Amino acid sequence: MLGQDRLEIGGKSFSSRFMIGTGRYPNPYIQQEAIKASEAEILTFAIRRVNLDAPDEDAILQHLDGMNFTYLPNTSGAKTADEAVRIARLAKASGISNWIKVEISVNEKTLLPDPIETLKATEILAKEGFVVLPYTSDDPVLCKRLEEAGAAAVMPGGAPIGTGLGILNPYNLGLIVEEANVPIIVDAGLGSAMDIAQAMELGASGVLMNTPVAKAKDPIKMARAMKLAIEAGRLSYLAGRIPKKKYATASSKLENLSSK
Ligand SMILES: CC(=O)[C@@H](O)[C@H](O)COP(=O)(O)O
Repeated sequence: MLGQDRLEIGGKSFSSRFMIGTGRYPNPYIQQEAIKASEAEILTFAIRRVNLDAPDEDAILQHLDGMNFTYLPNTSGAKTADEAVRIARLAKASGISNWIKVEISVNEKTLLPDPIETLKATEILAKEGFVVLPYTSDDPVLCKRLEEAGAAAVMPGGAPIGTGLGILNPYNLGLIVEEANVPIIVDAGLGSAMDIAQAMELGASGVLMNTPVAKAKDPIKMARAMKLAIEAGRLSYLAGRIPKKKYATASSKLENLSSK
């Protein structure tokens, strides 16, 4: 039923709307099985964790060999636009990907994205032909500016990375989706299948997550739960929910009950 409903980004078409992170799993076996269970087609990882001299032999990517992914390397660890641009160019030059998740944070406590540096880096990298997916705060104006700067998709955070707090500002996320002409991917801070379904019901085109899967008691089961939540939320969004009302409406007609 969802077969024709595909996610299009940067000239590629995906049947899955799940982007999954590769870090923080208990071991490589569970990482691999969880990623398989997620049926994600887009994989993200920090470039600073990859051996750029021999990306094919890298420990993170090696045991995922044979699985057909689009790689979305990220610039985590960058504190400025210049650093993010340099990291992205290195990843491209080493043949990993010309897709890049711009992730720039200065504040170690919140890891919240720096909006000004993120916009700068997005502008530069989009002009250089990268497929740029910036991780950003959930500000509708900024998300629009990133789209105008050439982002192939925009990725507002639900909450700070790794917190599992869910979508802190559903109102903003609704506005962002309403205004967008590129896919909106909710990235970071999600905790459970409920958060994922909510993001999709608000009209997000997809979800990126790492911690809620990797740190779950059973990451493989959780990866499957998240996949199903994405599909359920997407179907619910497409089907159109009923409007909320203050008072009851009977499910069957009551008019003639008193005369019988
Ligand atoms: C792996 C990655 O890209 C993370 O930085 C991302 O933002 C996911 O956040 P969570 O770990 O909260 O899912």
